[in-house]
Amino acid sequence: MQKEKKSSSIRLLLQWAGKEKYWMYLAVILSFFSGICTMIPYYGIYSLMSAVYTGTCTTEFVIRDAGIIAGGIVIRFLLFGASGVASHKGAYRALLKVRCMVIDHMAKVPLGALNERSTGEIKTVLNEDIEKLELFLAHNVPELICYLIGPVVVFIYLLTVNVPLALVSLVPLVLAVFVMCGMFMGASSMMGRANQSVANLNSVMVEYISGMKLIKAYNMGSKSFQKFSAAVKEENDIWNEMSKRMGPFYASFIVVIECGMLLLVPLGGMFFLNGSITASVFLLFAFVGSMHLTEIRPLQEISSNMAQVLKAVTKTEEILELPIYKGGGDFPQAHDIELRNVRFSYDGKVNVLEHCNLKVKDGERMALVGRSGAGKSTVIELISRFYDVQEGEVLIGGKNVKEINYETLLQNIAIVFQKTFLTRDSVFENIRMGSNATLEEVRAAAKEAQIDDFIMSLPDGYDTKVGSFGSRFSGGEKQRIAIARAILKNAPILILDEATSAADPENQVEIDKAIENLCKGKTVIVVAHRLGALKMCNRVAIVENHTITSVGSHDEVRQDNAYYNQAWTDYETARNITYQLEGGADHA
Ligand SMILES: Nc1ncnc2c1ncn2[C@@H]1O[C@H](COP(=O)(O)OP(=O)(O)OP(=O)(O)O)[C@@H](O)[C@H]1O
Repeated sequence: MQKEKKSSSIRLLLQWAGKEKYWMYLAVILSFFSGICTMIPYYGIYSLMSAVYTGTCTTEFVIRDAGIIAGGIVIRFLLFGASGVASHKGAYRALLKVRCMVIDHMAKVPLGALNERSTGEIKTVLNEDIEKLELFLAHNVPELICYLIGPVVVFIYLLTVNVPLALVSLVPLVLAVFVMCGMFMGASSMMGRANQSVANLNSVMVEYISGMKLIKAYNMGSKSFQKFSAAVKEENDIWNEMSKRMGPFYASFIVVIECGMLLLVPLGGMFFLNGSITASVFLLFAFVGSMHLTEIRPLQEISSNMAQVLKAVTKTEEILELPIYKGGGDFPQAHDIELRNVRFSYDGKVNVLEHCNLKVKDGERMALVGRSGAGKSTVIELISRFYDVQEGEVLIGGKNVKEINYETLLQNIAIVFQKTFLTRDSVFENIRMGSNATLEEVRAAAKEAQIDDFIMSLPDGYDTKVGSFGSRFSGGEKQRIAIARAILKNAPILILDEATSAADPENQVEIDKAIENLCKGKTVIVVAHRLGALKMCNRVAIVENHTITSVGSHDEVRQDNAYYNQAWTDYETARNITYQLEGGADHA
């Protein structure tokens, strides 16, 4: 079973490598011949010793043998070096391919499936796990072949010289196999725990770095950030446990593999003294017979790497096997949106939405209002098919979103999120987001988003690099960059997830103007976490009690829905207080 898994993982790895696998095959062939060359120096030494003991050693003979020995060593290392070059070339290209495959696949995977995995887990796959594949392809494959073939060829050569002593030279290998079996018994579960602890540490590290502001604000050092120190400790403990468990086996392996001399010197000596072998045969076994197995020492390290590589292949495969939305037709001409008797649950247990109906007309601006946690963001996640409904349908232009090609669907929906994420790239690239838009087009969008003047005032204008996590820009500036992105995308359906939340009184006017430009001629859904965002909408839908309870104009819904009426009464009272305060301040 384990063997089957091993071979299928390696097959999969070669399949991922595509035509780069031919580099690997070349590396294996070169390594194979390098392994064969291992016996050339031994042959040279033996023939020299025979000549010395038989009295046939001449200057020419010594020169010829020295040439054979030196040639064997040089050819061996040249072949091994060439094998390393080929394997590295293949490995790096294969690595690039696998990384691109994983990233491309992740772009097509529904958000829901990715959300179930932590950022750290995905980072571990993209970084450490795929890196382990490089270790295997570039180093382990050629070494494995060379270190296996070398001792096998030497053993065959020893068999041609003396069968009993050649067989005795294998005793350390038999003992080493027992040691290795002991070493790997139960090691796979420990290796699994070790890998898990690395993934966990990565997750916590990503969280720690992303939450740095909060950690500083509450003066939490790495020690008081319990989760972080616990993950570091867990990782440290497991590797300590691993070295405690593996250490004695590793040491025994080294001792056992080098103990050939203990058998071959007395046994060979006995054979020599009773005349059954010549002095040169005795010396050949005393030296070569007891040493040739030391060549396989690195195999032990390779086999422990192997367990990690298999795990890395499995984890990479898990990501590549995440189902993606395939097929589907064109985006419809009409852009009205409908939720028809929708039921949805994130965890399959608690329904966030049930019997939920909503119709948004083509070109209409609909606000979703409701208490925190009511399900407003969930509604937009279903429209943009980040998740699939469990019952009912989500329709755009009368077509079920499941029947629309996923990429086309995403191309035709623009979303401005509450939090704007800026990549570590130029402002220009942050607005055009991988499209082929020219600087003129990007600037035109930025002008409509009321951010062009600000960008032009930056030292490098549109080439200004965004600092890590977009830290150089204020919330309002980031939001207007996000609006410029959406204007440039020019999708017929627009979703604003509280896009005005970062606005302060100074840039509120600019953001309002930017949003007004963005919404022109689009079907718009606004997730209104604050009632102030409603002023731009034609109709309002109330999300409460796991469904949409009321839809209509502001006045209709205010009459019809107690929650909405109360929310407005509270809002107006609060605004009154604000005005009074402002009035008081004026008078002061
Ligand atoms: N990825 C998720 N996995 C599990 N539950 C989730 C997930 N996202 C949201 N929920 C839960 O679904 C419910 C609805 O959440 P949703 O974000 O849609 O509410 P909301 O009305 O947009 O809230 P808010 O106004 O506070 O943003 C909440 O109970 C929330 O805890």
